Amino acid sequence: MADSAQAQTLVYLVTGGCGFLGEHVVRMLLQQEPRLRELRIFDLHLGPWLEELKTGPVQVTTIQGDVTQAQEVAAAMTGAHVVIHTAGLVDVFGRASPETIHEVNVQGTKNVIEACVQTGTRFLVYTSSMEVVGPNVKGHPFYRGNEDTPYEAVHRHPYPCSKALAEQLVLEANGRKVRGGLPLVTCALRPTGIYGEGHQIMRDIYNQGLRLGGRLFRAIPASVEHGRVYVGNVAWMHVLVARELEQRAAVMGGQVYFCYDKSPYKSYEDFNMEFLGPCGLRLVGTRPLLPYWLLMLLAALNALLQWLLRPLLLYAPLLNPYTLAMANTTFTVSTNKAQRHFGYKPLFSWEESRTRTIRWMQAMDSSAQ
Ligand SMILES: NC(=O)C1=CN([C@@H]2O[C@H](COP(=O)(O)OP(=O)(O)OC[C@H]3O[C@@H](n4cnc5c(N)ncnc54)[C@H](O)[C@@H]3O)[C@@H](O)[C@H]2O)C=CC1
Ligand SMILES: CC(C)[C@@H](O)CC[C@@H](C)[C@H]1CC[C@H]2[C@@H]3[C@H](O)CC4=CC(=O)CC[C@]4(C)[C@H]3CC[C@]12C
Repeated sequence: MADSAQAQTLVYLVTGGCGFLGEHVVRMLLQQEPRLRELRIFDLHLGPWLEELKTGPVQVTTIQGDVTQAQEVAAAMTGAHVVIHTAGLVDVFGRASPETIHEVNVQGTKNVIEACVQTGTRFLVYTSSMEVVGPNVKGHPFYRGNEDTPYEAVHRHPYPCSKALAEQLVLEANGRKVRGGLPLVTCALRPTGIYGEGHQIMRDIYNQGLRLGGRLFRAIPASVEHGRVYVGNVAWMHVLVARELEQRAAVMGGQVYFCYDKSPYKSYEDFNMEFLGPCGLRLVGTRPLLPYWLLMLLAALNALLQWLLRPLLLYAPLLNPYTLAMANTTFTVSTNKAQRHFGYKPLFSWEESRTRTIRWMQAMDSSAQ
């Protein structure tokens, strides 16, 4: 818990505070923000773990709400100094309709911005995504790029389109006058593929490997690099940005920052094996076992099956045309903009990030048995 030496005066609102990233942001705030008086956790689905947070010196207020409902957002925002907006529909598997993705990710973000203006909340940190940049529909690689690297950010999938539009709205809102006449200060953080304790996709891939007798079959060339970042470091960057935004408004306001740490550049599959290997899984093949055209055919068949079965059941496998293209396109960042602008350094080393993730997976495995 935070040191109580400093005056506890601030009220923070975290939307999506029960999600994979949101939970880490909530816990990091309680540990690292000594000025916190009240922490409001706003989410569509509240988790049972929240109760344990209510025993500390910080007032933890849980709010079951929907960011698509403007009045619910405004009510939760009233009196807050800072809002960290992580709530979103993270769907590249066809589970939700394009309309729903847009409603949550874009309209929800509009509601957060308008609630800031209406209630006088001055500091907004938005969880954007690498996908705002790429990989683009043309499959152009983004190799060790930064926030200023030229890149043709062209998207068709509902998820990246919604994240790009939401980010634009957040950045454009920087400087708007909020209730009381002072300017709104906004900032957007762009994580690459987040991993760590609570990562549902990692769980799904692990369970897929167990079903295949402890084996996973390589589908992506090892040479395709995919940027990854540890969830604890992403949470830490959110906390740091929220803390520095007032003092460094002129530098940070309206800016975007990639989230990064020392996680190695590897293919998506090889990176996952850093955690799945110690849990007993094996990646078969030093190069893809199937030709890319066959993988594309299988991905297209999955998409067709999803469409045919939709009236009966939700069929949403990991492999679809979008995820195959994503995994098969190099996208890595190399930047120090966050360090230059607000002194960010990863809180967790690669070794710590790896160890914590492995321990989580092993605990998950033993509890499942
Ligand atoms: N997981 C990843 O690799 C990356 C995630 N991001 C972004 O980080 C943010 C968090 O993502 P994750 O934690 O991975 O997803 P998640 O699905 O685990 O968490 C999202 C949270 O938002 C909540 N939520 C969804 N719709 C809501 C609504 N209408 N009203 C209120 N709450 C709602 C969910 O209940 C959930 O708790 C998202 O904005 C996502 O776009 C960005 C880059 C990478
Ligand atoms: C089936 C195989 C081809 C397998 O390798 C597919 C992996 C696939 C599920 C992931 C590959 C790349 C991931 C995405 C990437 O990390 C960027 C993301 C950013 C976000 O904002 C949300 C998550 C994601 C879209 C992430 C989702 C999983 C992958 C597509």
